[in-house]
Amino acid sequence: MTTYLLTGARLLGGDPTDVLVADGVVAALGADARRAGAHVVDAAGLVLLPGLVDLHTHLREPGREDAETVESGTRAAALGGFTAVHAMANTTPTQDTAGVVEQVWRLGRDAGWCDVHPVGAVTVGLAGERLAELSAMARSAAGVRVFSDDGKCVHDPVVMRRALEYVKAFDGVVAQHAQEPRLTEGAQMHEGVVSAELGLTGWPAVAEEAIVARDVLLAEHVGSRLHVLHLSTAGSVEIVRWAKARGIDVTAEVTPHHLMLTDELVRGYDPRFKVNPPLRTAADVEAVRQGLADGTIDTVGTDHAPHPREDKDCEWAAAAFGMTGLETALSVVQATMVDTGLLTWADVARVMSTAPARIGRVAGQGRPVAVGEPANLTLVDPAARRVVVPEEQATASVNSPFAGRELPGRVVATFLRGRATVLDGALVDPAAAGAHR
Ligand SMILES: NC(=O)N[C@@H](CC(=O)O)C(=O)O
Ligand SMILES: [Zn+2]
Ligand SMILES: [Zn+2]
Repeated sequence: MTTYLLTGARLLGGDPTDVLVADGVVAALGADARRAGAHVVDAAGLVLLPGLVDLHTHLREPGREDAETVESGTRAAALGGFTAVHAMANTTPTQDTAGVVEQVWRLGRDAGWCDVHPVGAVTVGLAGERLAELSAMARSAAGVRVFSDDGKCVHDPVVMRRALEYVKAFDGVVAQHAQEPRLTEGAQMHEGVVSAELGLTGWPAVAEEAIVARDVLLAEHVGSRLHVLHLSTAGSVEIVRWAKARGIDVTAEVTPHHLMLTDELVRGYDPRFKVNPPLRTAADVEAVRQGLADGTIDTVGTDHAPHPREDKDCEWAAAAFGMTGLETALSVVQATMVDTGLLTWADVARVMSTAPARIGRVAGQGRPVAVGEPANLTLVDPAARRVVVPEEQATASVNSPFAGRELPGRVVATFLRGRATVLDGALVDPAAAGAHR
């Protein structure tokens, strides 16, 4: 395996130092790192972070390979600086058995671009009725720890209670898509001033907040771990803040798009801006930024949700919900949180690597950049700027809400256990790099 010497890298945005990557680990730091024969990566001015970990990725395989495959989605992940992603369960067939999660886990391992941790469905077929074989998925080779019916809400409180109780046996977590179904029937966007003007059926904030409130109380009652996916309203931030102050074991996530975009964008009826939960108001954007800054929100999850053109190039009402995000996530976090002074790069390491790795119980990821640690690393150029062109991305879908926008930052290199998956901003074929497959 190639040995790499990163010269002058700013560790977590701090002072420049040299970093030696050898034999899969961070082998030396500082003056000790100089080693003859190493492949030198000039990292002057670049920020070195632990490899990013996404708790919320839709890879679409099996079933919707026209939107994404494990191969294309994990290429996108590596280019985005990720060394691990959690693959959501709303595939076809659903990831609700040990067999299907093992299949996805194997596809990820064989592709070799990043670690793929399949999420297990909470209920059979995401139907919200019968619990899926949670312990069989946990005990499978995929070692599932995160369970979610994402795309659907586990709305029956008895089913949610049972799931929370059940996952305690293997230190799992239930990740909830908080959407009260009756309050969101036919919903097309956020319910507010803009939906009233456009005459579109709205998804009110209370439809999210009612489920978040119920679930933190259920988690407290049964003493289990809850993760709130893609939290999007000021009220949800308040509820999670209250729950944490009370000692409830809840973690929360925000997406890059909810940190940057508002429902004003829906006025143009461009389905690229159609997503669940919907883009909210500027006040909500401000609240989720503050929540991420003060630690109420633990992590940024991309909710990378690729859709084929035929499901997006149509009128607003008929279009699918979802946006791509893996290749723009870090740039959006830089623009909204770092360049605004709300987070440091060390904080970014926490919310995009350490925290998601801890919530997902992922070993060997989200570790400090220290000698002897697995070399899962991301090297970012914060001074770079680029215009987002979806057709040039590795994801197989083009439904980026950031298309045409100029964003700061660029992932220069990504290392997965010491092997470069990205160098000079371009993918490095795992076969060429001698990956263990
Ligand atoms: N976010 C979305 O709008 N869509 C997601 C499902 C989900 O995350 O709820 C999808 O699978 O397309
Ligand atoms: Zn969801
Ligand atoms: Zn999702």
